Amino acid sequence: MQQPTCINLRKVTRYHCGNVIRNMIFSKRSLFGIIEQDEEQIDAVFTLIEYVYYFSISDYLPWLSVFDLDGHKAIIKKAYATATKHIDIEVDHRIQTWKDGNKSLEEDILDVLIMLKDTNGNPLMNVKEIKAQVLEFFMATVDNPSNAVEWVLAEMLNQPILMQKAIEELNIVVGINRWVQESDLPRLNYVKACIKEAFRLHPFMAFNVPHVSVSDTIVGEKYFIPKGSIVLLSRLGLGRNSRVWEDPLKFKPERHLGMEDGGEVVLTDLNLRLLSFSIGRRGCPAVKLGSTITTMLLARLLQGFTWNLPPNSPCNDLIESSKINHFSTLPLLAQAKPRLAKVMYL
Ligand code: HEM
Repeated sequence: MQQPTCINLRKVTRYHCGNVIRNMIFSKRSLFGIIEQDEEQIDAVFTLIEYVYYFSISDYLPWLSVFDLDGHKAIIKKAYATATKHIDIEVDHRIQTWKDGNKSLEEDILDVLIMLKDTNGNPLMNVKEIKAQVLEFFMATVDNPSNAVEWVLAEMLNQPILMQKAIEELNIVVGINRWVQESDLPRLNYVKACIKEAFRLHPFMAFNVPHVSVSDTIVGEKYFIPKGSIVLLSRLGLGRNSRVWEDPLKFKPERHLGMEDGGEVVLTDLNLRLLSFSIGRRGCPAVKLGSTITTMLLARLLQGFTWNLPPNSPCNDLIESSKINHFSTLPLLAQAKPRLAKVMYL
């Protein structure tokens, strides 16, 4: 009998998210046609994301930046070159295609960005801005969904009853003769509750992206925030707050069921008891897209495969990294066995 394959779920989830956003922007899942290079690009995007959050002395004393005392500049430069190399080639090529009149239909995000016009009918964004926007889309798409799905599966492998409940829901809503579709998502409330619980307990980063206040502000009638302050919102501080959440350190998806009007679970929390997509002017503009990418990924992994821990691992060490992000230190490894008929995977 064939042994189940052991899968590195961190790689699978990260590279899948890369493929999704590549497809949406460029209408192709691979920029290189070589898997290793696509993966290298996504690894470089993750390095860039990580360094958004690192403390650097030159953020406070900019004249020190030439010395690159902490070595961050060199690392970021290298990662930036890898992350953008093929993005830049694709963007240049597509702009030329439009200029040459070889394209007349907007078919993906890149076409839309190129064709955006200001009120005078001139291009809204220059080439540099389009390239920067494309990179931002990559950075915004790959981190939260992949991290949440890896953590949900890790928690499920330690508490198989949770996986069983999610699979029962998938069996009822979707069945086993077709793949889960986006139109099923409103009814996959348990699956979404698992993701929301991962956002609460295991956010991708401890803090949101740093912001600077542009004017003196008073928050909650008693906290004065002077202009120019660096403001960090603690995702952990909210998500694990025992005054807000009962049993805050326990992974308990049920706590999110039946909380919203109409009973449909959504991954945001408008009452800000957890920070998934944040809120306000700098909140995520892609709540629907981010929710869809994350839920589809988890639902398909659960629908398509039976997951088990590799032999000799009685449970996962859900060890959080002592580094800046909150991944478990080691990538999640699990054995996958197809659970649908062979024909479904062709
Ligand atoms: C589960 C998936 C996602 C989560 C949890 C998420 C979460 C967030 C959060 C918390 C912020 C605010 C960061 C801050 O404090 O400045 C943000 C900003 C942003 N997100 Fe998302 N995001 C997700 C997916 C996406 C996707 C798929 C896109 C687009 C392709 C996207 C585009 C953006 C952009 C452009 C911003 C910056 C908004 C601004 O500063 O004006 N996000 N996201």
